[in-house]
Amino acid sequence: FKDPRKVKCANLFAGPPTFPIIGNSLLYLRRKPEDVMPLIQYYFDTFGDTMRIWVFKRLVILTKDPRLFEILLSNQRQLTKNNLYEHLYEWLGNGLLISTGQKWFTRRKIITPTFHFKILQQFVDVFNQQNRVFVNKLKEMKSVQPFDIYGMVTLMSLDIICQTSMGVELNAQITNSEYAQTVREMTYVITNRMMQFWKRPDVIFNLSKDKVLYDKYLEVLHRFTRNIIEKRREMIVNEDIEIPDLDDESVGMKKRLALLDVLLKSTVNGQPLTNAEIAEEVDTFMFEGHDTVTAATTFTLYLLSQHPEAQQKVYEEVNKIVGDDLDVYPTYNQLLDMKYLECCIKESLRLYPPVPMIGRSMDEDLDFDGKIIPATVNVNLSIYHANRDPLYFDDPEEFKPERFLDKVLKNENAFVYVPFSAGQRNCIGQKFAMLELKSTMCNILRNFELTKSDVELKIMTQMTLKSSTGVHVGFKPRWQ
Ligand code: HEM
Repeated sequence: FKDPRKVKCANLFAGPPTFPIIGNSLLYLRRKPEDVMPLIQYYFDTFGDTMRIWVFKRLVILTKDPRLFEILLSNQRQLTKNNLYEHLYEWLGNGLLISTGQKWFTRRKIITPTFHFKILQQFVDVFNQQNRVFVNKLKEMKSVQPFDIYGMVTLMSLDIICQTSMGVELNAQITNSEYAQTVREMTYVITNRMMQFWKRPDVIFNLSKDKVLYDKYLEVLHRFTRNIIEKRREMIVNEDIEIPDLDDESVGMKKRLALLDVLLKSTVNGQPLTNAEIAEEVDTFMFEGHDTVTAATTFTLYLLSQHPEAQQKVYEEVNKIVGDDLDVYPTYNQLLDMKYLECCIKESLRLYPPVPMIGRSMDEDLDFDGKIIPATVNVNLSIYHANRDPLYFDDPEEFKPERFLDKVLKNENAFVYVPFSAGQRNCIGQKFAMLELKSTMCNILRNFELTKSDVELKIMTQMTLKSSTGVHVGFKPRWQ
């Protein structure tokens, strides 16, 4: 039975009509993945910016109201993730994305310095190296016909996160990667389980065909990350690699410092991290660090291919900054200077935020506009829908990078635009991601003009934002 207090509180929020016992559990039944975002938009238009949904006796508050984003994301005591993440637990463990309380706090403290700008500066060499492999592959293809770039970009993002954060060269762009393919299949199975409510309880899921696939995928994903850890341990011993301290003057100047090295070296209360603790962070960063960036890269390339004027402006900007010698690659400071490119990436993250929705479980009661959202209730914050609200963005469906040029956003509330979330649980990799995106766009655009495809995007959520039709872009060599 539903908790009577929650029913009383929920009744103050509008929401779709509920059925006895199951509530709104049929919401996504027989919906195609690409129908979900428009459906939620329809509900927001009908029931307001903050509405309620019942899934059996579980109350979910769904919001796109930046005022509620601000209250939740800036509250120091509101750290706990909700059931959106529960089916990721076996895969990613209790790593930084999912953990809460003291454990999260201690880990965040250990990991934060590995994203210091001194260390990011060193990663630019890796971005350039992997971008070069990507560009060379495109050159070898000798085709200007648009194609779905998702697979190729995934391999590049994977090579980059593995080499920078784990200190291991994967060469996935050359040899392909079972891990990349399996991530795609695993996110599909997990998303299906979330949408088909009857598959959510373990007793039912364990009897389904999906469970067989799930176990197979889990084994592949975990084997891959355990191998990476083993490989790095061996490298440290065999190549006599000295892991510098973070406050070592030479870190960033001469020595690279990988996140994995810091995990291998760290102690909590005098004890080193266990293998399982290290593995959950490696699983978390391998996934978060490549899947999100892949989405952002593909959508930005797509948008620039569809908007030749913006593309030309980016091309002129990067050429002015780096010059036209293609053997010369952008430096850290040059990437920081690419302001118009940054606006294009920000606008792409607005229209197609790679993490379209985040969730919290209320750690305590909250009074919002005179309505109580009780403790333990799940709140889902739709970044995707907030980003397309005409109240805060002129022509919200249009690609207009200039809106980020002079902070001309209509509303002063910083929480209207939070593709990397905000507050203490914001994205730890956001500066890394922005730098990687700039490097990739710069290196591709200097070599190729992006050409338009007629295949339209069909947006869907499969953990991160994707297009069910793929993301099609053409690459016309500039030297022909
Ligand atoms: C464009 C690329 C990216 C986007 C849009 C993005 C977005 C986000 C968002 C919205 C969150 C908050 C999730 C939540 O509250 O549940 C988050 C958290 C996180 N991101 Fe990213 N991310 C990106 C790239 C990266 C990269 C490159 C890394 C790693 C190198 C990374 C690692 C993480 C981690 C570990 C967390 C959890 C942080 C914590 O709770 O303390 N992300 N990201």
